[in-house]
Amino acid sequence: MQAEGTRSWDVLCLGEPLVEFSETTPGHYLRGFGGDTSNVAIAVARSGGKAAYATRIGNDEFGQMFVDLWDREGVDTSRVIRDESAPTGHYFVHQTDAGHRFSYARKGSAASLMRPGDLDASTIAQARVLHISGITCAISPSAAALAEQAAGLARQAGTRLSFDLNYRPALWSVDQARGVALSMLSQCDIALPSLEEAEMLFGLSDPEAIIDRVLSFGPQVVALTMGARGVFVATPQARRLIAPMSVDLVDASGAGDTFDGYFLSAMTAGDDLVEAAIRANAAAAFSTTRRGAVAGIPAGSEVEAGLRRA
Ligand SMILES: Nc1ncnc2c1ncn2[C@@H]1O[C@H](COP(=O)(O)OP(=O)(O)OP(=O)(O)O)[C@@H](O)[C@H]1O
Ligand SMILES: O=C(O)C(=O)C[C@H](O)[C@H](O)CO
Repeated sequence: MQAEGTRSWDVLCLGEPLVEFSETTPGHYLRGFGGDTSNVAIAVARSGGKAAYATRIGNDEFGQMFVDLWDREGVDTSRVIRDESAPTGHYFVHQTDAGHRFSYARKGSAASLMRPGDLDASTIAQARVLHISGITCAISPSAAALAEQAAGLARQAGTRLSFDLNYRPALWSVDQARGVALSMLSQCDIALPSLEEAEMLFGLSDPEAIIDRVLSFGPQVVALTMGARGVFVATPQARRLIAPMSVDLVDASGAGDTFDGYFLSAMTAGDDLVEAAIRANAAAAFSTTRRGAVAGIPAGSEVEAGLRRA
């Protein structure tokens, strides 16, 4: 097993990056970047941690934009495969009275061609944490098989597995998602469910009861994100509700990813659970004050300044 001190990255994320077109005024879109696991990698890097990303992207302009973005952000791209046979995906995001809504153009994307073997044991052993989402598993059977293989390799390598379901109804049914979620919850060390997803999976709405249920699958750390109600963090020994920061909401897309990235980064830096959650809760709140998944992710210095003011 790789010694902790010799691991190259704090967090290795696996999934699909998507170019984002966010509607500003009717018919006008701002180009940005999204893709939940890529957002997490960028949040780790902005918070001061070492991040790497694993995916397939097309040999196209959108793929190149991502490589340039990750390079600018300091995210290691040595595990990004350029795939000649398919394009990089994109999506449109519209703000509605019920929150943000995604329309995807990702079917047959390069990332959906990810398959077992794309990540080997020695790559996974270089990371302290491997972060996978339900979206990684939903985009294709071969990507789901890779995620399952990577989770097994992480266990062997002593790399902690982090899982956020990020349920997206456009990608799969609740029953399909439940099967993957329950399997990943029983393998992961850090579970990052949202209140809405936990209600959908378990039919529970009381945060304490949800925490009990999620812990029963075996993770050592649970962070239940609750949108404008803040976050509930727990281990088998302790639990704490972190109140939300008060912010002027513009666009909540990517708030959960910002939380995940800041939380994982702080945990791997040795912060205790509550410190990590307070910092991540603040970062996620600040991310909602700007439009765009990646554009909203605050810099570490902004989070520190905000926490000092609070
Ligand atoms: N309106 C808000 N005010 C303050 N903090 C917020 C608000 N919305 C979100 N947050 C912060 O962001 C975190 C994540 O939000 P949420 O629970 O909506 O995540 P999510 O559903 O996983 O999001 P997504 O998958 O869309 O990125 C919350 O736990 C909280 O810390
Ligand atoms: O929904 C997806 O598949 C995305 O990854 C797009 C967004 O960036 C993501 O949902 C924000 O969490």
